[in-house]
Amino acid sequence: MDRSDQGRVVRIGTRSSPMALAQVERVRAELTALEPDLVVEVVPVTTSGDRWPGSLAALGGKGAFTREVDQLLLNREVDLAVHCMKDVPGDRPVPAGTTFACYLERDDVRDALIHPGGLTLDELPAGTRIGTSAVRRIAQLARAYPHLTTVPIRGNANSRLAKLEAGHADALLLAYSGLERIGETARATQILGIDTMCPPIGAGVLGLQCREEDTETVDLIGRLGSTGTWRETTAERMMLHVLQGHCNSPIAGLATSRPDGRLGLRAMVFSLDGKTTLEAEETGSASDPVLLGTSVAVALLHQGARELIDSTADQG
Ligand SMILES: NCc1[nH]cc(CCC(=O)O)c1CC(=O)O
Repeated sequence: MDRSDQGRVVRIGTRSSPMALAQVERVRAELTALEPDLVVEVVPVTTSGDRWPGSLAALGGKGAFTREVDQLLLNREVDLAVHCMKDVPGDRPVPAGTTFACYLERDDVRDALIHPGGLTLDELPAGTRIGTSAVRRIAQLARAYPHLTTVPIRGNANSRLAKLEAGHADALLLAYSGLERIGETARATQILGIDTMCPPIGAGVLGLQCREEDTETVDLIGRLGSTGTWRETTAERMMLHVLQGHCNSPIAGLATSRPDGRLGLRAMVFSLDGKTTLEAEETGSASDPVLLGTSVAVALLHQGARELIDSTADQG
């Protein structure tokens, strides 16, 4: 971490989308609340995932949204990278020498329906085209609303809203937390319950990644973050790691910090057509989220999750 005559300087690497830049402003606010003299510099980068209009699988998966930001960190061009944890691959380790030093307090984990006519999912007529490329959303829509159609749509949330207006789809599914970050919650016509649309692993969680040897930055951002979110994200990501879920895996799951102090984890694996759903739900000690994530993954594997995940690898 550098210093200027005003004080310590923290350089933050991020994607350059409006949502990502809004996320960094939250980090800036939380850091300067800790250290008012801290100078925060933002280094935006457009990732291959932002540029590529096609399927993420062709780019090697979700790493397409994180690779270039990670490189800024590894090149020591930034001190800190901010990632949406739902975009951080679960089937490969974080780049050697880096660590997620904290997860900020979790935002809303639910998906929202955006329909210009204000209809809910139950009211949409057969054949309505819902814009999403997320296999998790496609599978759950096929399961509960087989009369609705999905059409692929890529790009950041703002560009998807523009594509909706341009008629590329009749409705959209977007993360409500994403709409909150870009100030577009008024566009949501329905917030879907987690029983209708189970969230992705790491939904609503912002992870702050830095170089392990940069103990000054590790210590600083370690003062942010939420223990509950760390436990929930750790359980979810361990489950994803054991399943070796890839970007095209129709895997959903949510860990919850329960009132009794224990940690709950519910996870699902779907066939793309939604006709097969595997589900496991367990509770465990909040002090051992790794064990809980592993146990739920094993329960899913016993139900045939490996074969189901591998069968979807080249679809979607
Ligand atoms: N790559 C899509 C993506 N990655 C992170 C978010 C924001 C929501 C979150 O942080 O979970 C979104 C938008 C969406 O899914 O609608």
